[in-house]
Amino acid sequence: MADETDRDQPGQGRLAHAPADHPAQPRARVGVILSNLGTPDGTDYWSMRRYLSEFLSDSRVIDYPRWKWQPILQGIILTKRPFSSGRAYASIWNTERDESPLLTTTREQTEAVRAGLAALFGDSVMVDFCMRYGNPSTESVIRRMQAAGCERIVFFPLYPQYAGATTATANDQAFRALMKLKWQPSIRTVPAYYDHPLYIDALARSVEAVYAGMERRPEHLITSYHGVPKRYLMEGDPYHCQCRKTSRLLRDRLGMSDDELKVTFQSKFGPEEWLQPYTVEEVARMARAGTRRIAIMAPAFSSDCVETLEEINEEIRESFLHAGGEEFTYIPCLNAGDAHVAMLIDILCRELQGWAVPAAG
Ligand SMILES: C=CC1=C(C)c2cc3[nH]c(cc4nc(cc5[nH]c(cc1n2)c(C)c5CCC(=O)O)C(CCC(=O)O)=C4C)c(C)c3C=C
Ligand SMILES: [Fe+2]
Ligand SMILES: [Fe+2]
Repeated sequence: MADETDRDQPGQGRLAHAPADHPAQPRARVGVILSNLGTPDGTDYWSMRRYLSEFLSDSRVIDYPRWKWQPILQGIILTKRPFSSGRAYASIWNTERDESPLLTTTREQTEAVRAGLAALFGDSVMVDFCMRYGNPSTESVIRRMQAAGCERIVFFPLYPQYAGATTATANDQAFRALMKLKWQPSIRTVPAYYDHPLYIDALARSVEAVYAGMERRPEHLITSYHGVPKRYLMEGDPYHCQCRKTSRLLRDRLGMSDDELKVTFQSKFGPEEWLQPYTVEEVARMARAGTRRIAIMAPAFSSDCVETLEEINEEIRESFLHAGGEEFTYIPCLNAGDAHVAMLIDILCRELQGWAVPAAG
């Protein structure tokens, strides 16, 4: 019976010869997993209900005691919300592939990162993506990587700003998956990158590209972040501070004043106070006060999704125009653009140090 492994040095493994009484061992590789939030399988009631139930049962997202929250969620919220959210998703659905734009874009980002890392490390690095809620699940991807020989995994939650409701729950799910494995891979989780120079530069360039094609510059640029309950900030979640820092760095990089670049928070859910000002109210207030042209971007989202394409570009646009605004310009997320992919690869190269060996030549 084989009693030792010769595949434990990064980049030095080789295909194993498995005797009959021993499980086959593939060559050692390093896995990279891009983790995004999630997505329903369809826009119908049951797909939406399944997705929202998983999402909104996560105590990192909504932290009320289970006994109090589950009856409200299952008995009230999940009778109505799947219909309204289903309509919102239907209005932005990628009908060609029958999937949400978030899924399409996350796949494109993964393919681009895979190609970039293959050029640097050859096939010793395996790249894939998972979703915290819905499919492909975190566990399924970790299991697939382990079966393919990944003894080390770099786990990258695609959230520029850390939040318990996003980064931490993505990591929790990865560690939950590891709990079930006989042979647990080593894991590195990638920290938030809210102040990374390439991230700030990519955001700035996306603004400059849109402004360059405009006849008249917007009076204000709104950076709209997904909100969280204000209580989370008071309890120590750094999300609010990291959002403000991203916007300050972007403002400096673009040479804008405090008045020209504003910070707002969107997507309020439930009766609690969330981070303020609320985007939907702020743009209406600005229009009523005489602002006619705004541009708006969503730096907390690595991909366009229902929260940007529907909430910002439909609901919040309507709020601004209805209150007297005239020109509303939505600046898309970084998505699978070159600058974004280069930034992701730069961060991954840092995190892969000591684990992945550059390919010869
Ligand atoms: C109810 C509590 C929620 C908290 C807290 C929350 C935090 C949070 N979310 C994102 C990023 C995304 N959220 C998305 C959708 C979405 N978010 C909530 C609720 C909370 N989010 C709901 C109910 C939904 C579903 C849509 C809806 O019914 O309104 C998405 C889009 C997913 C997609 O497939 O398009 C993203 C991305 C962040 C960054 C964040 C806190 C920092
Ligand atoms: Fe959300
Ligand atoms: Fe929303």
